[in-house]
Amino acid sequence: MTTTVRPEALAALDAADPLAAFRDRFHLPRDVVYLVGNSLGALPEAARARVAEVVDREWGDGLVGSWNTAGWFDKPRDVGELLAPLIGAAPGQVLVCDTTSLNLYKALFAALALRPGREVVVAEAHAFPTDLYMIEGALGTREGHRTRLIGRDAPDLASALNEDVAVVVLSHVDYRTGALTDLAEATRQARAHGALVIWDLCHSVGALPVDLDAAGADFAVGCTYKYLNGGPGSPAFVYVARRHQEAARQPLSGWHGHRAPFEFAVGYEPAAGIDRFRTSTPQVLSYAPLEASLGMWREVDLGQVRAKSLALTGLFMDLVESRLGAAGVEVVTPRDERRGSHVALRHEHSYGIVRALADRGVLGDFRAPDTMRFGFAPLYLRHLDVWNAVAAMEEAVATRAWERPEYANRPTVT
Ligand SMILES: Cc1ncc(COP(=O)(O)O)c(C=O)c1O
Ligand SMILES: Nc1c(O)cccc1C(=O)C[C@H](N)C(=O)O
Repeated sequence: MTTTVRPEALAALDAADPLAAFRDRFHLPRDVVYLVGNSLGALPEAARARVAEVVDREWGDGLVGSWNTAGWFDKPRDVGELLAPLIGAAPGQVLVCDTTSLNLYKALFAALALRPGREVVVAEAHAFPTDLYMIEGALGTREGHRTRLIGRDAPDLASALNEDVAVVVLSHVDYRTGALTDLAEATRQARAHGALVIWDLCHSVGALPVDLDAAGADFAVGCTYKYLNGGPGSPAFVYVARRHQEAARQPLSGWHGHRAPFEFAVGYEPAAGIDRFRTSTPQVLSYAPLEASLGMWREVDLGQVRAKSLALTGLFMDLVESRLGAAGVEVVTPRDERRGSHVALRHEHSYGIVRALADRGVLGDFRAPDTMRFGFAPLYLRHLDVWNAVAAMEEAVATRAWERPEYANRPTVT
């Protein structure tokens, strides 16, 4: 079937796409097919004006008064409320602040304290490494606590759960393969054993509907610079289910998480509710592009995002298999619907292929040792982009473009 795909048919799909109009709301360099929105989302046009407003009017004219008049102090909470519907969270449970790594650390400490007498943290061997590193750092300070790894040649979640497990840290979408874990089912399994779950939503927020409240989730963290287009280094989010908030204590007890920061009292007393997960001064300028993007996301139907994401990733996998399978390009991402919005391919010359594609205007990325990743952000990509990307890959592979000597040098960030 896939070999009969014609570009004219794909153009017709693009013309009928209910999300098509969003593409014009992004700045996309001419002649570039941008397939790295799963790492750094594209620039929403509205972000420029919002950045200028924050710099010129709020900072330039408003000066220090903007902490009150422009709502700077309340950014973590207010932007958290803008993001909350995208992860199925009722108000009062999401903050946008700090980074994913820091929020994971805070959530982990809080969760461990909610499960005294249990000493095991279950984590995935294939998690994004910062999650494992932060767990290692956090557990290093606690006698007796240890990590039990699951997945990749280790037991799965069900067989790793028992009465010793305090916390389970899971990625909703695997950063490497794009595999999607059933959030509701894994949460249910962990809760049945009395464990708490911390979800890393970095690769699912903005890529598919997420429903934390409905799943009875405990904690979640994630970044906003991928599918949410918040810009490089935009602040991350943390979700704490309301039922845990009163008892939850996080370790980074900075003054913005204090009950009354401007009383300048000597002892730390946590703020009520989710605000106790704040640490210190919000990175005000970094919220600006994210606010503009989240304003746009309020108009987006996540069901349409999911449908288009499955269509684009499915088309890409079909075309790669039919046109490049024989040349040794292997699709790693699950073919059924248990996938997020990026596709991973394997080839012995993956790095060179990614570099050669970039020289042909198709941007993807490489993850050692041999994986190429291509992210399909449904708000600004078209079916025809998929076609063009595969055509460029066919040409690069047919000409063994990876043999160019300049591709032997790798930059620091891949
Ligand atoms: C799954 C996952 N978790 C965490 C991170 C890192 O978070 P940060 O560097 O923003 O703390 C990333 C991406 O960098 C990621 O893909
Ligand atoms: N956060 C990143 C960074 O600080 C530098 C370069 C890339 C990133 C990324 O976001 C990579 C991404 N999380 C990944 O899945 O590989």
